[in-house]
Amino acid sequence: MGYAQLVIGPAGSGKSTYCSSLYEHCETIGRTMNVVNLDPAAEIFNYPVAMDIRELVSLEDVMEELKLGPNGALMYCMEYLEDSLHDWVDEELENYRDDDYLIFDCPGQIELFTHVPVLKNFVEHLKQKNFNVCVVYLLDSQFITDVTKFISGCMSSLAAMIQLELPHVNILSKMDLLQDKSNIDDYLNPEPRTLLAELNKRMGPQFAKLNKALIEMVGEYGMVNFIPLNLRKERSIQYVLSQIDVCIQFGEDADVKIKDEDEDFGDDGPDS
Ligand SMILES: Nc1nc2c(ncn2[C@@H]2O[C@H](COP(=O)(O)OP(=O)(O)OP(=O)(O)O)[C@@H](O)[C@H]2O)c(=O)[nH]1
Repeated sequence: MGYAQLVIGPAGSGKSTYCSSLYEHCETIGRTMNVVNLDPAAEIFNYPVAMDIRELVSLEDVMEELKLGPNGALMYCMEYLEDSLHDWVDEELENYRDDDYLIFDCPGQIELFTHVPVLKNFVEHLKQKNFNVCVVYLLDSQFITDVTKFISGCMSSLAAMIQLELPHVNILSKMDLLQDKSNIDDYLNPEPRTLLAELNKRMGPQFAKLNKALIEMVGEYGMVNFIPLNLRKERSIQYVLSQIDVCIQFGEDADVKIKDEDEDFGDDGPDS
């Protein structure tokens, strides 16, 4: 059994930084992580790249040869990846076997995890290869400074949950940049009534019904809860990793230890 995280989220939400920080954290604690680059446009890496889509296809080449713009070329690259599941991907995965842990750093184009089936087929393939996979969805903490942005972030996370049908961990990234943490709890475990009141304040009365329906959906799914992540705090990284480990059932023996660690957080919470 292998283990994998599919790291997704809007452009600039901090996916690559999360991957490199997690890699460094694991180095420190003596755990092996293998970070895979699935972004054909990526150029600079702060982690050793275990598998790199650019060895298969690069955005620059596609744009030049097929005369496509950056978005069209990205979709072409990702579909090329999908067509290569049984050759290039399988050959690369041959290097990883039982108990290996892969983190897939994905591109930020939201269509990839909302309606285009490429990532869905990619994770299905990983599952067939005996990987336990979970989605790690990153949302920039700046989104919670504005309720409308927060709801739109929730909706795109929900779309990914529905499309990918995988265990799903939502993370509020860049917590070190959040100045005012006073109303953070309203967003980490959203109380539907508070969110609705905020939303109604921001939008005209003609949107009241729509707002209600949106908030009911967020509440009904109950899954759109976020874990704050402050990469400047090892403790915060450790907590996020332990939650993901539980999600993908990483290490039977580790289970007991993780539970102990959770209890240790007490009122202090995982972050801030
Ligand atoms: N202060 C702070 N900055 C961060 C953090 N995470 C990411 N950043 C910054 O946010 C910017 C975007 O981060 P990336 O990790 O490249 O984001 P990404 O989601 O991989 O971006 P795309 O690949 O373009 O979708 C960079 O300038 C990072 O240095 C964080 O936790 N704290």
